[in-house]
Amino acid sequence: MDLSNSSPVITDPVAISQPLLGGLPSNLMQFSVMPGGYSGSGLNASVSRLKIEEVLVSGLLDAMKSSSPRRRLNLAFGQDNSSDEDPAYSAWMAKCPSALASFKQIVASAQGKKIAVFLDYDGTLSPIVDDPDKAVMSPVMRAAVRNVAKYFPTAIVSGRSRNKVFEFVKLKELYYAGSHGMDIMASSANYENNSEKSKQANLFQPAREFLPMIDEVTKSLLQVVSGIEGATVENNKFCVSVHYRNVAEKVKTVPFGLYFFLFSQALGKWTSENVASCLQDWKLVAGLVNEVLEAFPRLKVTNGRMVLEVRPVIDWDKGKAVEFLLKSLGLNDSENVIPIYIGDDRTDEDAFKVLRQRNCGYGILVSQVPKETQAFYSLRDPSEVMEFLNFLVRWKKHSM
Ligand SMILES: O=P(O)(O)OC[C@H]1O[C@H](O[C@H]2O[C@H](CO)[C@@H](O)[C@H](O)[C@H]2O)[C@H](O)[C@@H](O)[C@@H]1O
Repeated sequence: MDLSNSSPVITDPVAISQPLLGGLPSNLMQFSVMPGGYSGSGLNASVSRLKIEEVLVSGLLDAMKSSSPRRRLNLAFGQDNSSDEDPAYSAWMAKCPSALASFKQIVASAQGKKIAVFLDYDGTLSPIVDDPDKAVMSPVMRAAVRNVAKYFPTAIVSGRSRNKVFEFVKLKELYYAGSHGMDIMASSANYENNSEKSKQANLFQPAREFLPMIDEVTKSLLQVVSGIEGATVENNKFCVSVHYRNVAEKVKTVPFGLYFFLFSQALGKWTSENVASCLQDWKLVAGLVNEVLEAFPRLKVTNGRMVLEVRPVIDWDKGKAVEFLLKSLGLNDSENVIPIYIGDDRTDEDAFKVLRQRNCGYGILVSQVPKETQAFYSLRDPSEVMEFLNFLVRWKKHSM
């Protein structure tokens, strides 16, 4: 299948006028931020730039806090098991039931139809760990995914770069969409020894023109967060992650050098009070990322699991990637194809939403805490994801 002539969905002019707002709570979405200044329907035009910066930083900070619940870990899968006794979790489960407990209903609706499986990577196939480079997939999980792919078309849809997620998963028989769906290899045959030309023909990269900009912003982000202990930057090809999992939420003692660095950076823009209030590390990360993005109006920031994700403002996300893959793999017949998408992150909500809107298939959210979601079902952690995948394979074998 030659994808080279597919028209890439590029710049969305409406979205372009709203950089930096992706991760903000909805009450802040009324404000639009323009490259050369600020305007907003809900804001008095005379309000100072400084005030709005404070709003942006604290909005991003709130999003960072709310998306980062700290929970106990269990040894097997790096997840906690405390939700059993939590009444709020039980109430949420009534709305978003376990996909394991509901397995019979799920497969009953798939009788005589084709199931397609879409899997997020981090937090879904591998446990969340402190070091993103160590988020390996266990051999048993790999075997489960390999088996699923024997019976159902299976794709990985990840925020990681496509190459990096392939290095973790290592299964040539799957389809891969990296960079939150902005880098799609729609033919599994391309992980074999095929020519560069045929690989290119099967690639779909709607944000290709942003590559130089992503490299540039990566350099700036690396520079600004280098003074913050624990903060790291990961270039995911068409997007960049700024990790704050290992950053203290609040600074306990402030090294004079850091204070001086901040003050000199902010001189002329922020007052010493603002600098002092920024001496909370998470707030500092949010503030510095926002600062950097001022020079990149065609990039926006969204918030994942203790990560700020900087990406092009284009009308493309994991949901669009799922639609694209269904179409290009000949699975677009919503009467006869049941897509199942399993993911744990806010970016996976775009895919859950698409399945809801198509009124076909199921989103399954992996979560140990109640979350607002467009998913139909839930699983608690990667160990349950593996169990669900094994159930699917067993059911398919028996029904053949
Ligand atoms: O779409 P995904 O495959 O879920 O990728 C989303 C981000 O995942 C990774 O970060 C997350 O997992 C890390 C390893 O467990 C963890 O340390 C980090 O706090 C999480 O946010 C990845 O490193 C990011 O680049 C992805 O954007």
